[in-house]
Amino acid sequence: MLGRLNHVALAVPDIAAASTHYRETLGAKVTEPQALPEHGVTVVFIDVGNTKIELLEPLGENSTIRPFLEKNPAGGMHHVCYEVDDIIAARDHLKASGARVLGDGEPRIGAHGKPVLFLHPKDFFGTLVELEQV
Ligand SMILES: CC[C@@H](C(=O)O)C(=O)SCCNC(=O)CCNC(=O)[C@H](O)C(C)(C)COP(=O)(O)OP(=O)(O)OC[C@H]1O[C@@H](n2cnc3c(N)ncnc32)[C@H](O)[C@@H]1OP(=O)(O)O
Ligand SMILES: [Co+2]
Repeated sequence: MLGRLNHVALAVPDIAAASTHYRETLGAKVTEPQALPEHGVTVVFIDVGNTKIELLEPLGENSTIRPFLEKNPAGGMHHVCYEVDDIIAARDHLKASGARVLGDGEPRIGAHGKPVLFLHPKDFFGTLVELEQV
């Protein structure tokens, strides 16, 4: 079921400052900011060859990133995203195993235009997991 590591996401308080830091200190190529109000985030991606880094900044008052940044004001690792071939089969298998699928349990379209789902961090050793159908 488990495919490649699609991205590691870092929540940051200021995506412009974080993008500049990645460009200037690490020589990273950073994509243009993409506002995704339906997910409550603004994102950029950095391709590091074998995977991507996703920088996330809260967008809107109800952003799910806000409580995380209140606990981690400097930012921090927010989630890992694994690729799956069939997100519905993966979801149903995980639910049957007792994992909590977040939201209404239905896939939504993510930053890459593909269906995504999230799994509760307490069911995966303290790490929020995103699944993306590729
Ligand atoms: C750009 C689109 C897409 C993509 O295509 O890549 C994205 O990546 S969008 C990214 C943003 N979207 C999401 O994160 C959606 C799923 N997230 C959620 O539903 C919530 O954030 C959450 C995971 C349910 C947490 O909600 P919250 O209200 O903040 O938390 P609780 O108070 O209920 O927290 C319970 C517990 O979990 C800990 N926690 C919270 N967030 C994380 C995290 N990212 N990593 C690890 N642990 C986390 C929180 O600290 C609580 O722990 P205790 O304090 O021990 O109780
Ligand atoms: Co993500």
